Amino acid sequence: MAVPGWERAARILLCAAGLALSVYAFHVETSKERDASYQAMCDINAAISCSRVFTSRWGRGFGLVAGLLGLHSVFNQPNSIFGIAFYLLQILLGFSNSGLAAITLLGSSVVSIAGSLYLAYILFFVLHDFCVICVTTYVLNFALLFLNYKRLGYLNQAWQHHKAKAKRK
Ligand SMILES: C/C(=C\C[C@@]12O[C@]1(C)C(=O)c1ccccc1C2=O)CCC[C@H](C)CCC[C@H](C)CCCC(C)C
Repeated sequence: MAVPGWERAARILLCAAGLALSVYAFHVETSKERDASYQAMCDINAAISCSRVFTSRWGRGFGLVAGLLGLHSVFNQPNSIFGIAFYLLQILLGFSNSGLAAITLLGSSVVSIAGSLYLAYILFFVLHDFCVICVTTYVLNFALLFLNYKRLGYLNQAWQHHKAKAKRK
């Protein structure tokens, strides 16, 4: 086994948490859009409000898709949809031992870090808000980056081992 068991367990836990938070964010955003008086659990006060963040212009397509591809583009989805796709990809490819899967995992993870830094900037410096769900997903994304970086090392080790064994024969 090239990838240790704790890596798989940690990946499933992190992605399950990410999926749950993304599904919840999607629920809050759509509920608030339907009914402005909807009170979300993560709306603590005016400065700690998640629904204000999710329904802001940066809550869909990262606030970028509408300008690039148009308001009605199929890619102009709530950010939480991108989160769901990302965590599903991280779980599914996590079961593979292939090098290509490991590179795809690390690549998409680096993109998610860029997304997290951008969203954190919008959250703190543009919206002046503190969204507990958002900040938790940034932490999960950094933890996933660590796992995906470690994974390349494990696969490389297994490959070196395999080569050394083939040479001895
Ligand atoms: C719930 C979540 C992030 C929270 C939040 O996005 C929310 C909901 C939002 O509305 C928002 C508004 C304004 C400022 C900050 C925020 C956020 O903080 C999950 C995304 C996680 C991550 C940033 C996903 C990045 C995915 C990449 C684009 C890679 C995709 C690769 C694959 C799909 C192939």
